[in-house]
Amino acid sequence: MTGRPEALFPLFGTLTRLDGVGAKTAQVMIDAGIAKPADLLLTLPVSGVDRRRRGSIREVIAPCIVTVEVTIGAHLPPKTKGKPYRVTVEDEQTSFQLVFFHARGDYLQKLLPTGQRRVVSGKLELFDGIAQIVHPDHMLPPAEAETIPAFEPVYPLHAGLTQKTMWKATRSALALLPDLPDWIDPAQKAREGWPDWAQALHLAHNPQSSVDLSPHHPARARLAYDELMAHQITLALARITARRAKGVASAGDGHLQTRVLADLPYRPTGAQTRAIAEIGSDLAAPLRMNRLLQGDVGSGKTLVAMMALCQIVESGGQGVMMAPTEILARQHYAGLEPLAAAAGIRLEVLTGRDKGHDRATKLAALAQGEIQILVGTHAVFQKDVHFHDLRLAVIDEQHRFGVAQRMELGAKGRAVDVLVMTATPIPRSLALAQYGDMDVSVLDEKPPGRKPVQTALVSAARMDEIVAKLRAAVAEGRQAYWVCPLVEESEVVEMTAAEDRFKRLRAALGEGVVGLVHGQMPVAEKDAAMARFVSGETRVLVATTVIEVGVNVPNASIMMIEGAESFGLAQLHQLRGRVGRGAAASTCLLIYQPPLSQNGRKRLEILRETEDGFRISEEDLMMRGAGDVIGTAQSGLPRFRIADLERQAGLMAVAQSDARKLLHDDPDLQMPRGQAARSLLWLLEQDRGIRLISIG
Ligand SMILES: Nc1ncnc2c1ncn2[C@@H]1O[C@H](COP(=O)(O)OP(=O)(O)OP(=O)(O)O)[C@@H](O)[C@H]1O
Repeated sequence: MTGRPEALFPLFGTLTRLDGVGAKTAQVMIDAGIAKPADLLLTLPVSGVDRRRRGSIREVIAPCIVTVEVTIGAHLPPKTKGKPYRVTVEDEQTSFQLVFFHARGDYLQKLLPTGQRRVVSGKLELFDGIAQIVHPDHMLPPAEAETIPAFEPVYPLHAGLTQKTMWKATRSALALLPDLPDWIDPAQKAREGWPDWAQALHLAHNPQSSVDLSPHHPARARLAYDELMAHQITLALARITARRAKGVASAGDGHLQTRVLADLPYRPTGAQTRAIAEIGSDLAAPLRMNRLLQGDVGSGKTLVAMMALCQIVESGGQGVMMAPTEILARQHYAGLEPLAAAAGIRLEVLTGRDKGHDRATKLAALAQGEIQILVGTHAVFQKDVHFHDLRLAVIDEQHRFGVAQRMELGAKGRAVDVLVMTATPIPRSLALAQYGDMDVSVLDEKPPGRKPVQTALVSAARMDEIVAKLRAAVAEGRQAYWVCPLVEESEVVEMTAAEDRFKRLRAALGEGVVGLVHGQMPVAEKDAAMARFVSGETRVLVATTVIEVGVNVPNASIMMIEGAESFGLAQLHQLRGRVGRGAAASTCLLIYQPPLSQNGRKRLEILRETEDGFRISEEDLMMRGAGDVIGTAQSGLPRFRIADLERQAGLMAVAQSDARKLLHDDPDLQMPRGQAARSLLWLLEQDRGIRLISIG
């Protein structure tokens, strides 16, 4: 049932069966990620060349691609070595030259016999006042020139491949296309005016003008939708599989939650209350929860997590909260501790630092069920850590976990409810791509009374002034972060810059006033430097972006970001979110290295205009592209071949609801449309999804 449908076999065959593809070319294609005819078909042209036939080169303005029929004139071999071979040709109105470097005369004589007619196409240029085409792309007798398309698609190229090879191979791959039943809902297809799948591929590979290359062209939109749909079906299958696993319902009776709420010096926001209710009903259901809590910086995720943990404890279960770093684990612990105390819950922290007797005692208490909530790093999931009755795992900042890893976690089958928290607001289309297998709760409202952070742009050329202001602020008892420029390629360079800035600020502000943390430091040293800043011993903390995520020092009210132009907007927003948490008015200084491009200035100004993380991330996506917004490599965000998450953002949401509906009506993909969807999964290599069907 889960084998690959026979109709698809030709598309999964070897590349060498395609025109113009020998063993060598096939290997080059494989190295470029094109392993089979299907991959070739999914590699769409990125642009096109106008090769409409002209009467004369006079009809165009050089430099530009031109296609004309000519009569071959005189051959002019090079007089001195190193000069090119020239062939004079004549079109309807004028003459020009074809130019060849390192060419053999006898070969060219044969190819372009004087007096014969040829259709030539290539880039026309003026050189010393003479019109010429260097190495034309096409030179064919008029009878064969029909093969030159009026608009020639241009494929993304890898070393060793030529447009001609790609063109020819793609044509013969198109000839292999089977006629498949459609996986798209017929009503939707009709509404959008989308062609059939095979027809869409034909159209996409044979654009007639640049309009046909637009992501909004029906053929392209359909193919993008197919890709998103395949991905969403896999996510939906993962969601179903993950949810199936739980047995215990943890309804709770609310008595611990009431104690926590009664002890709060504030009232939960509407968004917090909503999220708490959504999570609460998931926990109370017998299906496993797989939910994302998305909340902007400082939106109060800790309370929401605590309320969920309380509900679990009320039902007699245990909960765990996991953070990516030691610092953050301890900080979560510090944040949860007063709430747990109010409820009378026993909360402990466990990290890699716990060793020997302490660790053994904690593990024993955990296994007994005496510790009700455990906070820690990934150490909490080590082999020797046994819970008495673990029911909820709260995982903070899981950007570094992709869908695949989450699915593996699910497959391992600890039937615990999972709540993933992220402080990075990401645009909806990206959230769907990355977390489409999860349900989502959003904290889109900040606690009242937060003072806006004054944000300003200033040139690094005014460094002396900046440092003088910082000195004055420190004298007033304020604390400041100083974030050093982001150097993507090298943590070492980044560290050197941070050390350098540290020394300069220390010289300017005095011994003992400035601290330093960076990613290359041993954990203990980093923790110690953080602790000195938290306690107020040091007033200025020079840091690389290690502080980006989650650090909470209420007294810090100044954020200096050096090389602000090197950061993503969402990242700057996160960094700025580190201040503005206390009573004092806060400042964020975005220090840029002049000259700042117009676009660069526009980006940074968005931060000055708004503190709404979602708006900032949408703008960021528009300006930079999906991969950059969250860093594709570590994000687990799938790489789409056709779909463009910026320009086709709307399709993602439709694909998700369509995929969920398809599986709701036909969970095992048995019905005709479901069967068709299996082909889609095969075609788009969502084999993971296919395996999940077989589990079901
Ligand atoms: N409803 C509320 N009203 C007032 N203050 C609140 C409210 N909810 C939370 N807070 C306070 O806001 C601060 C930030 O909350 P919390 O640390 O939970 O934010 P967060 O969402 O985890 O943000 P980040 O990801 O930036 O750490 C805390 O000091 C918390 O006590």
